[in-house]
Amino acid sequence: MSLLEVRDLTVTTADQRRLLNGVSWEVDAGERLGVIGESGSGKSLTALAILGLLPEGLRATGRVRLGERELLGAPDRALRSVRGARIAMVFQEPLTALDPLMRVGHQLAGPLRLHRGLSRSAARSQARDLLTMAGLDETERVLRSFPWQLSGGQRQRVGIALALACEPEVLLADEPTTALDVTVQAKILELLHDLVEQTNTALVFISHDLPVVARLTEQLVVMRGGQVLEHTTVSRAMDSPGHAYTAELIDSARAVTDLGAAAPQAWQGEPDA
Ligand SMILES: Nc1ncnc2c1ncn2[C@@H]1O[C@H](COP(=O)(O)OP(=O)(O)OP(=O)(O)O)[C@@H](O)[C@H]1O
Repeated sequence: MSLLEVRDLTVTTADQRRLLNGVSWEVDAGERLGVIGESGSGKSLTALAILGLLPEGLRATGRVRLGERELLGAPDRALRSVRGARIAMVFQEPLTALDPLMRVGHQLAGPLRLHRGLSRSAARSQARDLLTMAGLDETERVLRSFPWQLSGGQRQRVGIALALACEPEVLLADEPTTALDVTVQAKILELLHDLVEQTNTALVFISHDLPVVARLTEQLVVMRGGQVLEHTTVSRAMDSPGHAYTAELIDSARAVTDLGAAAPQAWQGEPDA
């Protein structure tokens, strides 16, 4: 039985428009799954539905199972104890998760005290360790900083440290590097790759950018129009795409890689980030 299973997930508007239509995939501990698709294909809604954070007016049906637990339709209280603790999220803009008016140290200590019951000083020291793990130097300065005093790359590292604070079983990352410049992007991808590998966390990495996904994940879900077109592996998709749209994505990404804008190892199957 896989760790996180999404089965026939359908999201409808109040006027019965289907924004997601029967989305199914699963991911196991230690696996890295890329969810790829053009803008509006339903990637973010899938993540929000999993977390029970759909915008007002949208309704989800189907199943979202984490371990033994059914999340879809679970009471808010139960979902709050799962979010952050068992499934965590990294956003495109880390300020979505970070409070701009609260020092980084306080923000990291909050979930550690709430979900893991650490004392104030233990939480502070754990927060420092998390920042080091996320590749940040000068951890004391970062702990005392407000998010706006940090660079975009540093902020995203803090966002990752925050997401991993409670050692979640699943990390959902929605375009976490899109807002960063290319060199910082590569470092953040490498960090995510190493951290989920070390901690055996399942990673669901959402992106519109196939070379980025190919670099990081081995499983691939291709979405369009609120549906899953295929669930394959990155290397199988490269060799024999199962859908014309996947082939199109690969062709256009190859055109970009030929121009040197993506890392060559992106196309060697097993990632090496
Ligand atoms: N609250 C809402 N009410 C109505 N339609 C919505 C709502 N939120 C999203 N949608 C629609 O649902 C579809 C899927 O949106 P979603 O944000 O999941 O796409 P996405 O694949 O993540 O795109 P992007 O890469 O641009 O973030 C889009 O057509 C979007 O306009």
